[in-house]
Amino acid sequence: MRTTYLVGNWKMHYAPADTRTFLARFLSRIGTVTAGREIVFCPPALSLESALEAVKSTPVSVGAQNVHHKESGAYTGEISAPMLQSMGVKYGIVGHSERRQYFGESDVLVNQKAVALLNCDITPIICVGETLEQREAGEAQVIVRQQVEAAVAGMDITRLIIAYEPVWAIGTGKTATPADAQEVHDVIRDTLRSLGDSQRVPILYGGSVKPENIDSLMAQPDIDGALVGGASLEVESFLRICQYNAGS
Ligand SMILES: O=C[C@H](O)COP(=O)(O)O
Repeated sequence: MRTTYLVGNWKMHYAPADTRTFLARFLSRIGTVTAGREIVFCPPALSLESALEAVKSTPVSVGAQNVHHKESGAYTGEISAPMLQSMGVKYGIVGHSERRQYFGESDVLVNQKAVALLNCDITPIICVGETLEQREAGEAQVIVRQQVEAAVAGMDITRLIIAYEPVWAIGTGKTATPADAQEVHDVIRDTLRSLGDSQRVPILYGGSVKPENIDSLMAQPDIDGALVGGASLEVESFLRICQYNAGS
């Protein structure tokens, strides 16, 4: 039985004061929904401390959206894994398509960042996913397989979380159908099989996850949670996502 993860990636939204307000409202409403479900917020680096303070003594966790692969040094503007660890951050997103697309991050760098996190006992959430052109060319599965193999090279896969985010579904309102997502999740699990106990690796889906589609996505056997952008910015919608009912 794998843990289920509901991860909110706030991207470049919510400064510390907004973070405190949001989390106070969210936590006052969350009730017992967290049983068996790990809820994680990934705010901008500037708001990590406020988020950590807000979730203290609650079952909710905090993750970073990015990390530098070196431990320290002259890297202006960057934040290292040991710094995140010292704050109490438990998760770190790496390889998000926006980092790959806008900041030129390669598969090799994604692997180095994930290693840096693991060295500090922070769980990497490694993102993979094909573009629209790649999907239309019938290359989705090959691309995702390559990204996974490169990202996890040399690692203990049982310490990782993988997130499948088709680039064409991110922030577009277009969601992969549950069956399409399941098909790629199955490919990811198959790719991991030769590297260790792949049944233990949580594989999340991301890309226009909303209250309206979470139940059908979570009903798929290899979808172990969601990485949520836009819908995690509103208390009500993210609460509903966390309260998903995979049986419906
Ligand atoms: O990290 C989250 C994903 O990029 C999904 O974003 P979205 O839910 O706004 O489509």
